[in-house]
Amino acid sequence: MFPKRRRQVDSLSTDFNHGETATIVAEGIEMAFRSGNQSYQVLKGIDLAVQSGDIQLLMGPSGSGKTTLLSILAGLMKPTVGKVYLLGEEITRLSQSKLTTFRREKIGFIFQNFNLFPALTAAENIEVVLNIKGVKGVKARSQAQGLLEQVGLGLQANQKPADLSGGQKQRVAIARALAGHPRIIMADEPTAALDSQSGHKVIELLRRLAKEEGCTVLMVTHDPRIIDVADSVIYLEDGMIKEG
Ligand SMILES: Nc1ncnc2c1ncn2[C@@H]1O[C@H](COP(=O)(O)OP(=O)(O)OP(=O)(O)O)[C@@H](O)[C@H]1O
Repeated sequence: MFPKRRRQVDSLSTDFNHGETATIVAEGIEMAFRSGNQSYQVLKGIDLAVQSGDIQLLMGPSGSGKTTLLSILAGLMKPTVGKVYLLGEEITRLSQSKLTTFRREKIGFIFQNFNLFPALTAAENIEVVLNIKGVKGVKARSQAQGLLEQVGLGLQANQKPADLSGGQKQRVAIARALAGHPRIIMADEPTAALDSQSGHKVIELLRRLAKEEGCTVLMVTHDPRIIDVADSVIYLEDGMIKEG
């Protein structure tokens, strides 16, 4: 069904000095949620590797565990069992504060519902993130403007989210995710709320980021159009990677 190749964890090394350059590696990920005295196993042993500069899709039916897996790979949630390496660092071993710093420096996030601050302009939405990353004042302003130009929104810098279309809002969110040059972009259904034309622009932008900027993009999606630009697709079913 999915013509893309799928790489398995046994074909790589997490050692960045030896050939393979997997940016994201997961080994034996299991996740169980507790409800009262019941335990519900959402992920049942996930191994995967995403190479540097690749666009990797996570697809599968609703409830199959895609968002849970993305959250674990992004270090937003600790797995019950298993290890996650990002850029060679085992993030499942990091303290909360080191993990927060790591995420801030290395990962840009894009969500389905944009998550922009409604009271701030497009440029200010990006400046806030740059400020957190230590870039302030005029420098932050000019970087925010540059990022907006990169996503084709140079003229919308002073507009607030309410004055932007869905596609424009998502491009602001992408510009914000790029603030500080993260090596990894994690996106959860970035085109789900967009019409077909805006969705296309966002997909093209993500493709360009991966291929021209060398970002590694991991994306949960139901959008079949994105398969065309993906390097690899993992299909989850009932908490497991569906085989061939
Ligand atoms: N914090 C949580 N506590 C308890 N159960 C959870 C929690 N988060 C997710 N789940 C359950 O885990 C299962 C997988 O959820 P998840 O959101 O990862 O699936 P998904 O494949 O992303 O689904 P969708 O495509 O609908 O977004 C679901 O049954 C969900 O109810």
